Amino acid sequence: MASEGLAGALASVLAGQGSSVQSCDSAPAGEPPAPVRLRKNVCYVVLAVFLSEQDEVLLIQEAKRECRGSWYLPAGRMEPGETIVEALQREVKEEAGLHCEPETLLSVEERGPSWVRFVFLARPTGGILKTSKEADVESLQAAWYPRTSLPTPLRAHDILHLVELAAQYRQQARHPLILPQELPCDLVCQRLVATFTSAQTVWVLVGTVGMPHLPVTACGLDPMEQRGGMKMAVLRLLQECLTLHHLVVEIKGLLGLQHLGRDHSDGICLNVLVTVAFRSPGIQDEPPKVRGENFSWWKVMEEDLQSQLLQRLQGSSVVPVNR
Ligand SMILES: CC(C)=CCC/C(C)=C/CC/C(C)=C/CC/C(C)=C/COP(=O)(O)OP(=O)(O)O
Ligand SMILES: [Mg+2]
Repeated sequence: MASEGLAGALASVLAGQGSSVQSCDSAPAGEPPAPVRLRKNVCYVVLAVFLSEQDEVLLIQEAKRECRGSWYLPAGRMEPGETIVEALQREVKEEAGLHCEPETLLSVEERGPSWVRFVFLARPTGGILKTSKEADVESLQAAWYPRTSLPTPLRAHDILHLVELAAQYRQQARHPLILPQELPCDLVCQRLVATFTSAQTVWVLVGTVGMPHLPVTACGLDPMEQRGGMKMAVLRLLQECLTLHHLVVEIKGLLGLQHLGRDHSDGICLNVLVTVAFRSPGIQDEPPKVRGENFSWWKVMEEDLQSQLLQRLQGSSVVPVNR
């Protein structure tokens, strides 16, 4: 029964869906983390990459004093009460004049859990491209440019990497289409699909307090967790049950993203694929010993789940984080 529940939860996360967060298995020491609130203790940014069939990129010319006249991808801060997709559509409309639909999440970048940017590949669905006649506080105009010949000055060069990521995705999609799932969450947290692989067998770490479940780690908003970035919360949870000094932990990327944005539910849950391996070479058939009672390894016996996991691991078929 427990294994059936776990198999369902894992299947749902692998399908990019996930489920609401009931409780956290690891949290920073001290006070429980305060609920996150946009504009108060977190800032989320959305950004869209549009690539036309002619290999052109949609850029906007910034109107803000500090970067006026420079070019950038349509992007901006999310407002309270919006879903991630609504924020993306609003920013694209305000800055470029176009209606759009996101195709897939392309990348998530963070500078600590309080600053998170969601990067989408998107397609226009209507509207009229903003010209310099419609210049306002949101932007001066929008225009399509050949991908290999972008205008200058750019507001920042970080977009070159994002445009490249979009072009690569168009050429060969490394991961399935992934869109945010509208599920409430009070914190910035991560649900781990932490795997240990030997030959063709995969084990997944599970939380055992209550019904067995994929473990969730809460990110703190204090200065130490800010500096450490979101990887710190992953390592904290693993540190609580494994002896890390003889292990190599790699965060492969995202299988999904959960957020609601309504009813003061401004938290996010990133469903993250993680690998745990022994540092020393040699064949280790069994996963590393778990300390304490709160976690254990689950050997994935369901053939379909096992092959999905192996395929996602071998192909790095995940949305990159901070890359
Ligand atoms: C925000 C995160 C996690 C990463 C930023 C990645 C970097 C370093 C970008 C280069 C520098 C840069 C352009 C920083 C601006 C980040 C920011 C606050 C964007 C908000 O978008 P705006 O376009 O300024 O907001 P509005 O459109 O809402 O005015
Ligand atoms: Mg902007």
